[in-house]
Parts: sequence; structure tokens; C-alpha cells
Amino acid sequence: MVPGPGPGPAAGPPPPAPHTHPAGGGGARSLTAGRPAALRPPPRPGRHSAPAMAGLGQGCAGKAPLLVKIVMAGESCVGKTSIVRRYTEPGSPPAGAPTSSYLATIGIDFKVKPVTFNGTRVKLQIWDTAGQERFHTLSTSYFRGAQGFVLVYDITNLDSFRSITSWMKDIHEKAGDEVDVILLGNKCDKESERVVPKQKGEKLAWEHGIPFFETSAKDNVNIEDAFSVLTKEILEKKSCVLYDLDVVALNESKKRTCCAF
Ligand SMILES: Nc1nc2c(ncn2[C@@H]2O[C@H](COP(=O)(O)OP(=O)(O)OP(=O)(O)O)[C@@H](O)[C@H]2O)c(=O)[nH]1
Repeated sequence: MVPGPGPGPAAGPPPPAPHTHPAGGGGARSLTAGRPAALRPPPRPGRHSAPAMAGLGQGCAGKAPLLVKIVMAGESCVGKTSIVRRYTEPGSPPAGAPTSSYLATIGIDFKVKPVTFNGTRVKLQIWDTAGQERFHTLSTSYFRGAQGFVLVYDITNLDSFRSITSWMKDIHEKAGDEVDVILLGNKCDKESERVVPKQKGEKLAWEHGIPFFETSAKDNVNIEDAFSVLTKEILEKKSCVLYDLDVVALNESKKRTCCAF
């Protein structure tokens, strides 16, 4: 659906042996540095190297939560909404259940997920974009200002995998080269319908220098871990991202009142 070729493969060693990620924790809200790492490829050329985790949140203690904008991207029907629901509303009915009917996202939606990372409060603002071609301009207009992207394809849909390179191009055009992206091959519960081998997903992620997971929104496989790894990557790169603007505004107005008298 998306025009144009993406950036060429980055030079680097061949992909490592397939790595199985453990299932997501299902509802745990604390992200820890000891999380199982996703397949960790070398950084893309031109990216900043990540500072040590020990420095994360220094100078942020006691302040408003950090606000992190994450955008879901990928073709229609790959499971973006289901992944967001699974992560932000653990009690919601699972995707892909026999009774669940597909409702295309119209335009844009977002959910907030508060998490604690190494003692630092973080508000993940997760924007769920519509994958349908007719919403493409609208969806990609929300890419600007995002710190992280969850780029999703469906392991039972070859076209959705082929389009990933174009989505990567859109992301870097709209959000810059410094954003963190994670690649998910969703619907891994449908093994009998698989058309995209896991190694292909791993190789593509390696070429783009981004972490990779196969996930199932239906069976809650690797959803929590995928968001944990992405959040960790974002926060490692910046000692402080942004504070939640509402809280900052409140504090600012309090300060002004205080100073006026
Ligand atoms: N078996 C299975 N089905 C899934 C999974 N994730 C999503 N689905 C189903 O796939 C269909 C599409 O899921 P959505 O989450 O709406 O897909 P989307 O990417 O948000 O689609 P758009 O809103 O059009 O962009 C629905 O019928 C879901 O129930 C999964 O992990 N496994």
C-alpha cells in the first residue's frame, strides 16, 4: 500500500540464530532493566549510542511522570488495535476469539499506560493509527513528535510483511532518524497459516537495526516484553524525555500564584 522503497540494508553481521522470547507477563506494570532482551541488533548508522541504564531518570526523581509518545504502524488488519488493547486493557476479550469481529480503526485513537521504570514514573501515550490506505495521510501525520514506533505485520499475510520497508521509510521521513522502532510479527498463534518465516522477520529487523518479536495479541505472547524493550530503548537514549504537560502546567501556575504575593 505504501509507495517507495525503504532505506537499504545496513551493513552488519548476519542475523544471529533464531531467539525465542518468553511470553509476556500479562498485567505486570513495572518495567525492569533485567527484562529479557529482544534480539538486539547493532544500532543503525548515525544513531546516538545509549547511555548506561544507571543514569536513567537522574535528576527526574520526584517530578512529574515522563511522557512518552509511541505510535502503532503497519497495514490494516495486522492486529495493531488488538495489541494496544491487550497491553493497556489486560481484561479485555482476546483478539482473534471466535466471536470477535474485525472493526477497522477509523482515523486515530490513543490509550495511556502508566508504568514505572527503574523507579521513574512514565506515562506511555500509545497512538493507534488506522492501517487502511485511505487514512494513510492522516495516520502518518501523527508520526511527528513520537519517540517510539511499534511496527506490526501479520505472519499470515505476506503483503503486510513486504510493506514494512515502506513504513520504515515513512517513519524516518516524518519522525526523524533518532526514533526507536520495534518490529512485531503478530498472530504467531496461527502457525498453520504462517507465510512469513520467523527468520525473515529477524533478518529484516537486523537490517534496520531494530529489536524484533513475534507476538500474539490473542494468546498474549510477548506483548508486555515488546513494550518493555521499546520503552527501555527510548528512556536509555534520553536522560529525561518530557514531563507530563498537564502536571507541569499545574505546578507552573501554582508557582506563579506563589510568586505573585
Ligand atoms: N488469531 C489472531 N487474531 C488476531 C490477533 N491480533 C488481531 N487479530 C484479529 O485480526 C483482526 C484485525 O485486528 P485489529 O487489531 O483490528 O487490526 P488493526 O491492525 O488495528 O487494523 P486497522 O484498524 O484496519 O488498521 C481482528 O479480527 C482481530 O481479532 C492475533 O494475535 N491472533
